[in-house]
Amino acid sequence: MTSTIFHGYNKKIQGKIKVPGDKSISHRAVLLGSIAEGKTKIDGFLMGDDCLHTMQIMRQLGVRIEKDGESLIIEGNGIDGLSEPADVLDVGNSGTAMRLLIGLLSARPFYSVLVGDASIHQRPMDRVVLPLKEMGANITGRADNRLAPITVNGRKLHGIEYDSPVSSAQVKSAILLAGLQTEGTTIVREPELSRDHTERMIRAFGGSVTTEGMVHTIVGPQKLTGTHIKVPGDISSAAFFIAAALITPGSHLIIENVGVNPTRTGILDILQAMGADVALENERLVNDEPVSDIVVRHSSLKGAEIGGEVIPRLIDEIPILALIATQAEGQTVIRDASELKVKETNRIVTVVSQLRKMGADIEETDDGMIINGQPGKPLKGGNVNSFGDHRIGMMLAIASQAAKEPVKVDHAESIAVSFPGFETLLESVR
Ligand SMILES: O=C(O)C1=C[C@@H](OP(=O)(O)O)[C@@H](O)[C@H](O)C1
Ligand SMILES: C=C(OP(=O)(O)O)C(=O)O
Repeated sequence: MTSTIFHGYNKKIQGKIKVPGDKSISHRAVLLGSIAEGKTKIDGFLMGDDCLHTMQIMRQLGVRIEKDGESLIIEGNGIDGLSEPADVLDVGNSGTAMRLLIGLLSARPFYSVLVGDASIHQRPMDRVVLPLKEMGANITGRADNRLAPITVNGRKLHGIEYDSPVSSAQVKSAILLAGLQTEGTTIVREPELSRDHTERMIRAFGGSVTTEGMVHTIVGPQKLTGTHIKVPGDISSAAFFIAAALITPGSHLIIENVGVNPTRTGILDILQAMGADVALENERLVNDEPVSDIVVRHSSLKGAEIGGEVIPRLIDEIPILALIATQAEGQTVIRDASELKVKETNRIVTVVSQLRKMGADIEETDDGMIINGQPGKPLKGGNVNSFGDHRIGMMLAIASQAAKEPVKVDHAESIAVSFPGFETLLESVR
């Protein structure tokens, strides 16, 4: 275990930075590049632990993937170019890798076993196993096929119409990746719109998915063609730096080249409602994905009500939003966020317990949390724990901006799951 000490009380945040590539887009780029025909070049690929696991797995499935300077080059041989792996496929800490790969492999004519770390082996896989079984897939797992290790005996599937009970891009994407390989029409309906990177990227590779409202339709089988993907910076990573600047007097930060797909920018909508001085500049489209620079200045904030359709658009930003809310005037209520219980940790429990340890007025609810902000009152430093959850680790590191004493974060090594270089970048703007 690595413990890291963060000490930044009131150190203003200044400068112009870039954050590493978007994790969701990087996973999809390497998956789709691997099943496309011809060469795919990926610039800005996130070299974080999660995406490196996906890349390694595609190599185990027989795909040639090489680093060329800052780029990844994939020599795709089409979907039939994948071959049975000689060993188990290890997704590490990545739910996205596990769930998208179950979908992709369920229609491949070979046997694979997917494993991960202790956290992954506790996270629900039935949400993808059930719809894929409806498509005819042969998938087994621990605990009545709910948990990993998961075994996939790939075979020919048939299209389905599926009403997903959760707004999950991982569920939607697993079904679309199976549907892409399946004769006929596959339809997924979700309660609220989740991130749509899979749909956009299938189109960037020359394929077709249509979306009307919350209904996504794919007609298979489809062939994809290699392309050039430029991965923008990850807004979920940028959020930690936006938070640091917002809560620290005198701060002014520019974050260049961040993905601002509307299915991901719930954090910006809520921050603006809280009174934050956050603006987008230089907006453009890259591979059908909106990209922008983000300019943020220290702001006096007020509490907000956060729930409903915005939740899937900011699900990974709730830990850092909770910290921001401790520094805002009044009450912040987060509801409809039960999905937090099945992330790398139960993020309702870990956020509330660790921020409370630092002196925040925060309590758990059934589907979220309530925070009574105490702007002007410093948090307490001391020893806190990420419990191996990268987003909790980074939230606690940023909390050191508002804590008088140093903050020692246990299991800080988990930060590399999504944000290699986080500590160095933070030092560079303090
Ligand atoms: O599809 C993706 O890339 C992701 C979808 C979200 O999970 P769910 O699909 O479980 O909501 C998100 O929390 C995760 O970090 C990445
Ligand atoms: C939940 C996350 O990722 P995953 O589901 O891919 O493990 C995350 O990055 O916050």
